[in-house]
Amino acid sequence: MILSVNGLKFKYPGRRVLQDIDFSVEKGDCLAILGTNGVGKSTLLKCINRILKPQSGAVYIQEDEIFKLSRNELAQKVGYVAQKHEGARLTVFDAVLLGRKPYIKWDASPKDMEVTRRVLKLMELEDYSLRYLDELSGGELQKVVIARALAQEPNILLLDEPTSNLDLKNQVEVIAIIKKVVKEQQIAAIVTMHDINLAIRFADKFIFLKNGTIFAAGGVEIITPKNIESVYSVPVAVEKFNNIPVVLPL
Ligand SMILES: Nc1ncnc2c1ncn2[C@@H]1O[C@H](COP(=O)(O)OP(=O)(O)OP(=O)(O)O)[C@@H](O)[C@H]1O
Repeated sequence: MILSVNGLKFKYPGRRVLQDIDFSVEKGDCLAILGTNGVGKSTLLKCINRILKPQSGAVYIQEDEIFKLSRNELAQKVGYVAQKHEGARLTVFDAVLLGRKPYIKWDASPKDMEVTRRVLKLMELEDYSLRYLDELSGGELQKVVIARALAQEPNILLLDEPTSNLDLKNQVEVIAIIKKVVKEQQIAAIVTMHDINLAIRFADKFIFLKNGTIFAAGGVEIITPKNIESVYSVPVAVEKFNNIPVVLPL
Protein backbone atom coordinates (compact mmCIF):
# COMPACT_ATOMS: atom_id res chain seq x y z
CA MET A 1 0.00 0.00 0.00
CA ILE A 2 1.44 3.35 -1.07
CA LEU A 3 -1.41 5.68 -0.04
CA SER A 4 -4.39 5.35 2.22
CA VAL A 5 -7.17 7.82 2.84
CA ASN A 6 -9.10 7.05 6.02
CA GLY A 7 -12.44 8.57 6.99
CA LEU A 8 -11.66 11.88 5.32
CA LYS A 9 -14.12 14.71 5.78
CA PHE A 10 -13.62 18.21 4.42
CA LYS A 11 -15.67 21.39 4.35
CA TYR A 12 -14.98 24.93 3.20
CA PRO A 13 -16.50 27.55 5.51
CA GLY A 14 -20.24 26.95 5.27
CA ARG A 15 -19.93 24.30 2.54
CA ARG A 16 -19.65 20.61 3.23
CA VAL A 17 -17.75 18.94 0.39
CA LEU A 18 -16.33 15.51 1.28
CA GLN A 19 -17.31 12.90 3.85
CA ASP A 20 -16.53 9.25 4.66
CA ILE A 21 -13.80 9.05 2.01
CA ASP A 22 -11.93 5.76 2.43
CA PHE A 23 -9.68 4.19 -0.17
CA SER A 24 -6.16 2.98 -0.70
CA VAL A 25 -3.78 2.88 -3.63
CA GLU A 26 -1.11 0.29 -4.38
CA LYS A 27 2.20 0.61 -6.22
CA GLY A 28 1.58 0.55 -9.98
CA ASP A 29 -2.03 1.78 -9.68
CA CYS A 30 -3.54 4.35 -12.01
CA LEU A 31 -6.68 5.61 -10.27
CA ALA A 32 -9.23 7.87 -11.95
CA ILE A 33 -11.50 10.00 -9.78
CA LEU A 34 -14.73 10.66 -11.65
CA GLY A 35 -17.81 12.72 -10.85
CA THR A 36 -19.78 15.82 -11.79
CA ASN A 37 -18.53 19.43 -11.67
CA GLY A 38 -18.21 20.64 -8.11
CA VAL A 39 -18.49 17.21 -6.45
CA GLY A 40 -15.09 17.59 -4.76
CA LYS A 41 -12.50 15.92 -7.00
CA SER A 42 -9.97 18.78 -6.84
CA THR A 43 -10.66 19.23 -3.14
CA LEU A 44 -9.78 15.57 -2.56
CA LEU A 45 -6.46 15.92 -4.41
CA LYS A 46 -5.67 19.05 -2.38
CA CYS A 47 -6.36 17.16 0.87
CA ILE A 48 -3.96 14.40 -0.23
CA ASN A 49 -1.30 16.99 -1.04
CA ARG A 50 -1.81 18.84 2.28
CA ILE A 51 -2.88 22.05 0.53
CA LEU A 52 -6.12 21.66 2.50
CA LYS A 53 -6.52 20.21 5.98
CA PRO A 54 -9.48 17.88 6.43
CA GLN A 55 -11.70 18.43 9.48
CA SER A 56 -11.40 14.74 10.28
CA GLY A 57 -9.76 11.61 8.92
CA ALA A 58 -6.19 11.18 7.77
CA VAL A 59 -4.04 10.55 4.73
CA TYR A 60 -1.10 8.14 4.99
CA ILE A 61 1.70 7.89 2.45
CA GLN A 62 3.41 4.57 2.98
CA GLU A 63 3.43 4.57 6.80
CA ASP A 64 3.55 8.32 7.33
CA GLU A 65 0.63 10.57 8.17
CA ILE A 66 1.09 13.51 5.79
CA PHE A 67 1.01 16.22 8.46
CA LYS A 68 4.00 14.53 10.15
CA LEU A 69 6.20 14.97 7.04
CA SER A 70 8.41 17.99 6.42
CA ARG A 71 7.63 20.08 3.34
CA ASN A 72 10.62 18.57 1.50
CA GLU A 73 9.74 15.00 2.48
CA LEU A 74 6.20 15.52 1.21
CA ALA A 75 7.49 17.03 -2.05
CA GLN A 76 9.74 14.01 -2.60
CA LYS A 77 6.74 11.71 -2.17
CA VAL A 78 3.90 13.59 -3.86
CA GLY A 79 3.92 15.43 -7.19
CA TYR A 80 0.86 17.57 -7.79
CA VAL A 81 -0.34 19.22 -10.99
CA ALA A 82 -3.14 21.70 -10.41
CA GLN A 83 -6.00 22.37 -12.79
CA LYS A 84 -4.91 25.93 -13.59
CA HIS A 85 -1.41 27.05 -14.53
CA GLU A 86 0.19 30.45 -14.75
CA GLY A 87 2.78 31.15 -17.42
CA ALA A 88 5.85 32.79 -15.85
CA ARG A 89 9.01 34.45 -17.20
CA LEU A 90 10.89 31.20 -16.83
CA THR A 91 12.26 28.90 -19.51
CA VAL A 92 10.77 25.45 -19.99
CA PHE A 93 14.09 23.89 -18.94
CA ASP A 94 14.22 25.89 -15.69
CA ALA A 95 10.54 25.18 -14.98
CA VAL A 96 11.10 21.43 -15.25
CA LEU A 97 14.37 21.68 -13.27
CA LEU A 98 12.28 23.28 -10.50
CA GLY A 99 10.69 19.85 -10.05
CA ARG A 100 14.07 18.81 -8.59
CA LYS A 101 13.86 21.47 -5.84
CA PRO A 102 13.06 18.98 -3.05
CA TYR A 103 16.42 17.26 -3.78
CA ILE A 104 18.63 20.32 -4.36
CA LYS A 105 20.76 21.51 -1.44
CA TRP A 106 22.95 24.26 -2.91
CA ASP A 107 22.94 23.91 -6.64
CA ALA A 108 21.48 21.54 -9.23
CA SER A 109 23.58 18.36 -9.39
CA PRO A 110 24.49 16.48 -12.60
CA LYS A 111 21.69 14.04 -11.68
CA ASP A 112 19.15 16.89 -11.47
CA MET A 113 20.22 18.09 -14.93
CA GLU A 114 20.11 14.54 -16.29
CA VAL A 115 16.60 13.89 -14.91
CA THR A 116 15.39 17.22 -16.34
CA ARG A 117 16.78 16.40 -19.81
CA ARG A 118 15.33 12.87 -19.67
CA VAL A 119 11.85 14.11 -18.76
CA LEU A 120 11.93 16.83 -21.44
CA LYS A 121 12.75 14.11 -23.98
CA LEU A 122 10.05 11.79 -22.64
CA MET A 123 7.43 14.53 -22.98
CA GLU A 124 8.77 15.57 -26.40
CA LEU A 125 9.54 19.05 -25.07
CA GLU A 126 13.23 19.19 -26.01
CA ASP A 127 12.63 21.75 -28.76
CA TYR A 128 10.86 23.98 -26.25
CA SER A 129 13.67 23.99 -23.64
CA LEU A 130 14.61 27.64 -24.12
CA ARG A 131 11.11 28.99 -24.68
CA TYR A 132 9.49 31.05 -21.92
CA LEU A 133 6.38 29.67 -20.20
CA ASP A 134 4.44 32.85 -20.91
CA GLU A 135 5.01 32.28 -24.62
CA LEU A 136 3.48 28.79 -24.68
CA SER A 137 0.01 27.64 -25.68
CA GLY A 138 -2.28 26.22 -22.98
CA GLY A 139 -1.55 22.64 -24.05
CA GLU A 140 2.23 23.19 -24.24
CA LEU A 141 2.16 24.70 -20.75
CA GLN A 142 0.13 21.75 -19.47
CA LYS A 143 2.78 19.34 -20.77
CA VAL A 144 5.51 21.38 -19.04
CA VAL A 145 3.78 21.27 -15.64
CA ILE A 146 3.29 17.51 -15.99
CA ALA A 147 7.00 17.24 -16.93
CA ARG A 148 7.91 19.20 -13.79
CA ALA A 149 5.91 16.75 -11.65
CA LEU A 150 7.67 13.80 -13.32
CA ALA A 151 11.08 15.42 -12.68
CA GLN A 152 10.13 15.49 -9.01
CA GLU A 153 10.29 11.64 -9.12
CA PRO A 154 7.48 11.28 -6.58
CA ASN A 155 5.94 8.06 -5.26
CA ILE A 156 2.49 9.43 -6.02
CA LEU A 157 1.43 11.69 -8.87
CA LEU A 158 -1.74 13.74 -8.37
CA LEU A 159 -2.99 15.17 -11.63
CA ASP A 160 -6.06 17.41 -11.74
CA GLU A 161 -7.55 17.15 -15.23
CA PRO A 162 -4.13 16.72 -16.87
CA THR A 163 -5.52 16.41 -20.39
CA SER A 164 -8.05 19.26 -20.38
CA ASN A 165 -6.00 21.51 -22.72
CA LEU A 166 -4.49 18.81 -24.88
CA ASP A 167 -5.38 17.86 -28.45
CA LEU A 168 -6.32 14.26 -29.20
CA LYS A 169 -2.76 13.14 -30.02
CA ASN A 170 -1.30 14.76 -26.91
CA GLN A 171 -4.12 13.39 -24.71
CA VAL A 172 -3.39 9.85 -25.81
CA GLU A 173 0.39 10.29 -25.68
CA VAL A 174 0.51 12.04 -22.31
CA ILE A 175 -1.70 9.47 -20.57
CA ALA A 176 0.37 6.69 -22.14
CA ILE A 177 3.57 8.29 -20.80
CA ILE A 178 2.12 8.69 -17.31
CA LYS A 179 0.88 5.10 -17.33
CA LYS A 180 4.28 3.83 -18.50
CA VAL A 181 6.13 5.78 -15.78
CA VAL A 182 3.69 4.48 -13.12
CA LYS A 183 4.14 0.85 -14.18
CA GLU A 184 7.92 0.99 -14.78
CA GLN A 185 8.78 2.89 -11.61
CA GLN A 186 6.04 1.23 -9.52
CA ILE A 187 4.67 4.54 -8.33
CA ALA A 188 0.97 5.47 -8.36
CA ALA A 189 -1.09 8.12 -10.14
CA ILE A 190 -4.40 9.61 -9.04
CA VAL A 191 -6.02 11.56 -11.80
CA THR A 192 -9.28 13.51 -12.11
CA MET A 193 -10.90 13.38 -15.52
CA HIS A 194 -14.15 14.33 -17.20
CA ASP A 195 -13.70 12.13 -20.25
CA ILE A 196 -14.73 8.67 -19.05
CA ASN A 197 -13.44 7.01 -22.22
CA LEU A 198 -10.01 8.54 -21.70
CA ALA A 199 -10.15 7.48 -18.05
CA ILE A 200 -10.85 3.89 -19.17
CA ARG A 201 -7.75 3.99 -21.40
CA PHE A 202 -5.65 5.33 -18.55
CA ALA A 203 -6.84 3.81 -15.30
CA ASP A 204 -7.10 0.36 -13.80
CA LYS A 205 -9.04 1.59 -10.77
CA PHE A 206 -11.93 4.03 -10.62
CA ILE A 207 -13.78 6.01 -7.97
CA PHE A 208 -17.12 7.65 -8.70
CA LEU A 209 -17.85 10.52 -6.31
CA LYS A 210 -21.46 11.53 -5.75
CA ASN A 211 -22.85 13.91 -3.12
CA GLY A 212 -19.38 14.29 -1.62
CA THR A 213 -18.82 10.62 -0.96
CA ILE A 214 -17.69 7.46 -2.76
CA PHE A 215 -20.62 6.14 -4.77
CA ALA A 216 -18.71 3.26 -6.38
CA ALA A 217 -15.09 2.09 -6.43
CA GLY A 218 -13.36 -0.74 -8.24
CA GLY A 219 -11.97 -1.86 -11.56
CA VAL A 220 -13.37 -1.39 -15.03
CA GLU A 221 -16.36 -3.54 -14.05
CA ILE A 222 -17.89 -0.52 -12.27
CA ILE A 223 -18.10 1.40 -15.57
CA THR A 224 -21.73 0.40 -16.11
CA PRO A 225 -24.69 2.32 -17.59
CA LYS A 226 -26.41 2.12 -14.18
CA ASN A 227 -23.49 3.69 -12.27
CA ILE A 228 -22.85 6.38 -14.89
CA GLU A 229 -26.54 7.31 -15.06
CA SER A 230 -26.72 7.50 -11.26
CA VAL A 231 -23.68 9.76 -11.09
CA TYR A 232 -24.13 12.00 -14.15
CA SER A 233 -27.94 11.77 -14.66
CA VAL A 234 -27.40 11.01 -18.33
CA PRO A 235 -28.51 7.79 -20.04
CA VAL A 236 -25.56 5.99 -21.63
CA ALA A 237 -24.73 2.75 -23.36
CA VAL A 238 -21.49 0.92 -22.61
CA GLU A 239 -20.32 -1.13 -25.59
CA LYS A 240 -17.14 -3.11 -26.06
CA PHE A 241 -14.70 -2.15 -28.82
CA ASN A 242 -11.58 -4.33 -29.07
CA ASN A 243 -12.61 -5.62 -25.64
CA ILE A 244 -12.38 -2.13 -24.12
CA PRO A 245 -15.64 -0.58 -22.82
CA VAL A 246 -16.73 2.56 -24.62
CA VAL A 247 -19.26 4.91 -23.04
CA LEU A 248 -21.79 6.43 -25.43
CA PRO A 249 -24.25 9.08 -24.22
CA LEU A 250 -27.72 8.23 -25.64
N1 LIG B 1 -11.89 27.88 -1.94
C1 LIG B 1 -13.17 27.50 -1.88
N2 LIG B 1 -14.02 28.05 -0.97
C2 LIG B 1 -15.30 27.64 -0.90
N3 LIG B 1 -15.84 26.69 -1.66
C3 LIG B 1 -15.04 26.11 -2.57
C4 LIG B 1 -13.68 26.48 -2.74
N4 LIG B 1 -13.13 25.73 -3.73
C5 LIG B 1 -14.13 24.94 -4.18
N5 LIG B 1 -15.27 25.15 -3.49
C6 LIG B 1 -16.53 24.44 -3.65
O1 LIG B 1 -16.35 23.11 -3.21
C7 LIG B 1 -17.02 22.20 -4.07
C8 LIG B 1 -16.03 21.20 -4.64
O2 LIG B 1 -15.14 21.89 -5.52
P1 LIG B 1 -14.02 21.11 -6.35
O3 LIG B 1 -13.23 22.13 -7.07
O4 LIG B 1 -13.32 20.17 -5.46
O5 LIG B 1 -14.94 20.27 -7.37
P2 LIG B 1 -14.51 19.39 -8.63
O6 LIG B 1 -15.20 18.08 -8.49
O7 LIG B 1 -13.03 19.36 -8.78
O8 LIG B 1 -15.18 20.25 -9.80
P3 LIG B 1 -14.79 20.42 -11.37
O9 LIG B 1 -15.07 19.09 -12.03
O10 LIG B 1 -15.75 21.47 -11.82
O11 LIG B 1 -13.36 20.85 -11.46
C9 LIG B 1 -17.74 23.05 -5.12
O12 LIG B 1 -19.07 23.23 -4.69
C10 LIG B 1 -16.99 24.36 -5.10
O13 LIG B 1 -17.85 25.43 -5.44
